[in-house]
Amino acid sequence: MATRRRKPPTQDAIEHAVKALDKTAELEVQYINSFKGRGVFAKARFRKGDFVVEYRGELINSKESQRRRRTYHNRCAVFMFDFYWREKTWCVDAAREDGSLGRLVNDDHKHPNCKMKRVITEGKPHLCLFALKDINEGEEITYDYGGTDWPWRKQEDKQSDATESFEADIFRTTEQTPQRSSSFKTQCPHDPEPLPSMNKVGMNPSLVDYTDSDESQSPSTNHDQFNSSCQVLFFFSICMY
Ligand SMILES: C[S@@+](CC[C@H](N)C(=O)[O-])C[C@H]1O[C@@H](n2cnc3c(N)ncnc32)[C@H](O)[C@@H]1O
Repeated sequence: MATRRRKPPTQDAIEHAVKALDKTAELEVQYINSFKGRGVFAKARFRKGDFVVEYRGELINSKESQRRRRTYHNRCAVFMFDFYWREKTWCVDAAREDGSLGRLVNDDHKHPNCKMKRVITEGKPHLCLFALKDINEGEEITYDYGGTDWPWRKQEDKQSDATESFEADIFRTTEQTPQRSSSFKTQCPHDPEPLPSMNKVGMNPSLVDYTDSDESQSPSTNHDQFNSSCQVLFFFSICMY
């Protein structure tokens, strides 16, 4: 029996990016817990190298990104993904709850199953997640947000130190996590009033450019050669309570 040829991952990413489409037959959102909130899970198997999902949002320049950071509450600013491209800083602002899946993918700096890469099409960069390994049905989609001092990572470290007290610790930390702070005033894209600015956490994982003409290249194969030349600054703003 003839096997169907797999679409080149970059081409797959470009097709989804251009149409602003998610793989809703293969991915779903699930509520995990009050600490992590929602996450994105595989409903089907992905193979290593596959395009999984785009981190979709509004592409804005650095000046506009800084302006928004001054007004957004942390629970929204955490959805701003800043990166370098063509010697400038750009930002994909995914703060708006638009139903897209990429914005809901959680961080895993120890065992991520995806990696964020730039895909360039029609002269614009798109931030796309590609599978670092085979991903089975039911697995949570994750990538390394970069940086070192995300508050939830400290909590995870505590978990491995003291497993028995984990539930209590989660509850206490949950109270301090920006998105859990329902009693705070919030400034998000749809909110009317400005709020004070938040702390920033700088991160700089490398992203890789793939363009319309790179379709034959697997994202995982030419990653290293691009790493040295494509340094990308990725930082979300978060609040440290
Ligand atoms: C880009 S959002 C991801 C979607 C988010 N979980 C939600 O429900 O909206 C980033 C936020 O998710 C949470 N988060 C991401 N990765 C996490 C992790 N590994 N552990 C706990 N919380 C995490 C943090 O609250 C963070 O501010």
